[in-house]
Amino acid sequence: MSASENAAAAETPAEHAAVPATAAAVSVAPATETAVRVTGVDKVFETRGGLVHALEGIDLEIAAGEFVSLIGPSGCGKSTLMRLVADLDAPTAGTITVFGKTPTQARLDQDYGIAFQQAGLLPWRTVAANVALPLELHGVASAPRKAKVEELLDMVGLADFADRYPDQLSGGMQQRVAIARSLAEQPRLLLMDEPFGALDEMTREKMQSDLVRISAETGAAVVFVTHSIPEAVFLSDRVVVMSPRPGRIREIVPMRLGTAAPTGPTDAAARAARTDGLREDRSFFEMVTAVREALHGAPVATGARGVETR
Ligand SMILES: Nc1ncnc2c1ncn2[C@@H]1O[C@H](COP(=O)(O)OP(=O)(O)OP(=O)(O)O)[C@@H](O)[C@H]1O
Repeated sequence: MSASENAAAAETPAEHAAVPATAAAVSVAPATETAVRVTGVDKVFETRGGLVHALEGIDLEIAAGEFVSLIGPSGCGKSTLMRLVADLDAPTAGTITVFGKTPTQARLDQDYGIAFQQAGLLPWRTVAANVALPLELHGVASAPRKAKVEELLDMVGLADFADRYPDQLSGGMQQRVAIARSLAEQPRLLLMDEPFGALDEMTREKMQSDLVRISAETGAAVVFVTHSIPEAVFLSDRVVVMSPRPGRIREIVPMRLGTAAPTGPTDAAARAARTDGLREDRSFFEMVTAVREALHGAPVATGARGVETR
């Protein structure tokens, strides 16, 4: 998804403005609630060259508070699936619900925030003004808006950069601003499409650790598209492995990291306990291997096209 699309999603939908700010209040969902339910979804694109079957027979349920990554070869439909959940496109067949609502209603109710590979910040707005944008659009008064922006910038470690402009920040810092913005309305669901794909490895690992902490703090469910197996393993409660086009779910691999295995898919405490040390743990390498094998369908020595094993 493009930066302009991202910015447009934040700045334009007029319907959003009609929703009272109070509708965005956080409700920590009970563990049994379903954040996203995808049932029998197919997506076919009509192109000049013919029909492109991007997704076929996708069934997936993501619990409230759960962190799920989508991984698979280039072109297997990860972004397409994300776009369907985000109401940026419609399935050809099947249904999708977000907290029991249509994706359109969930968008109107600000049930989800989105963050994509390009941070999609507005260059003429300061960091604080970028983060404040969704709150402004939904009529949040100045004082609570300022307080919320301060809290968010603190959360992503950018409290000292509120008055800077995006082009004065590094790529990692810009991505933090985008994440802060996506959290502005305290969504119960975050949709993230390769948000760290353009970052160097050190920054990326720092951002992953931050995201683990932030998702545990907010209790939001996260759907995360990535090409990196270690990234998916470090972040997720479950990793959804997709097959080449037409994209189908090949396997869903539950993550078991460290000695304290999660007690359930939404065990925020277990997720918060994921520290950098885990990247050296035997369980981490075992999980990386499990996801690699799921990608290939059997033990293999080489990687799938478009998937990083570093
Ligand atoms: N708007 C569109 N019109 C036509 N074809 C499309 C459209 N969007 C996606 N596709 C096709 O659908 C398939 C899935 O694309 P998608 O971007 O979802 O894959 P992906 O798994 O996210 O790929 P990557 O990992 O390379 O980002 C691809 O063959 C792509 O060319």
